[in-house]
Amino acid sequence: MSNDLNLRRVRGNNEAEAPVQTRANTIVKEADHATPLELSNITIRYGGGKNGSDAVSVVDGFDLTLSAGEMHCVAGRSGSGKTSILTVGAGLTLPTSGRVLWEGDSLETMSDDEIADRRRALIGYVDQGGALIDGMSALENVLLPAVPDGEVEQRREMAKDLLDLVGLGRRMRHRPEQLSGGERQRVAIARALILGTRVLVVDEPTASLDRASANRIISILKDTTSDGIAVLVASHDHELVRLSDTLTELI
Ligand SMILES: Nc1ncnc2c1ncn2[C@@H]1O[C@H](COP(=O)(O)OP(=O)(O)OP(=O)(O)O)[C@@H](O)[C@H]1O
Repeated sequence: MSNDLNLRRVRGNNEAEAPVQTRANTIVKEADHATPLELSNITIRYGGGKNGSDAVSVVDGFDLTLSAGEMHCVAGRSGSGKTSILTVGAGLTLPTSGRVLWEGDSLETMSDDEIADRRRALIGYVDQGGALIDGMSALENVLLPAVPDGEVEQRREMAKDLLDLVGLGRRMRHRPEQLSGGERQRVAIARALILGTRVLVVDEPTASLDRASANRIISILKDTTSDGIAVLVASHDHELVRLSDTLTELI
């Protein structure tokens, strides 16, 4: 399978660079790197190992240079490889071949521990459905990534700011079962931003939401880009596709 066969660059980012703005009430830092995430000639194949399963070629020759403050959408039918690209970009899985660069540094040169450390500092990942921990409040869920470094108290005000940012400032004591699907998704986005994320990777954030809730999520993602955060999102939501700065359609 060639690059041309399995993906189509539908829209590029040819517009003049917009200035990065930083809102005072959020925790984000100024962009450290102009292109925090780059994927170069990525190939992803599954199977074909000793268990006798047939090899499946999912992605071939995928390239992406994601700039600070840009929202890139990976669109395409179910099974076309959207999640696979997101997990590779987030360093959660390794590509079969090709290079992943975080702030210019190749993951090939990093140990597993280094990848984990760099990921925590750089990338927030929201998986499909944005799973939260039941029995914990929205605020506790947002603070979870700060637990391993003992930074919960340090980050508490930031967590409240982030819940305000996603419109849930008055729901921070609510537990996931007391929130709607769209509200849970917003908590998951706030949680992904708590460590000062530069790249927000979000898988199908509007799937199974009504139009109004979906639009709210989209405007939150757009807001984060105006803070200089780069957003990589997988979706076939036409509104998200329309409002993304750049788009790749997997076919
Ligand atoms: N770990 C794995 N082992 C084998 N095959 C896999 C694995 N992960 C994904 N696949 C296959 O790779 C293809 C792409 O999967 P992926 O989840 O990336 O697609 P997607 O575009 O995100 O789909 P959806 O929109 O349904 O979430 C699918 O055919 C899937 O079955």
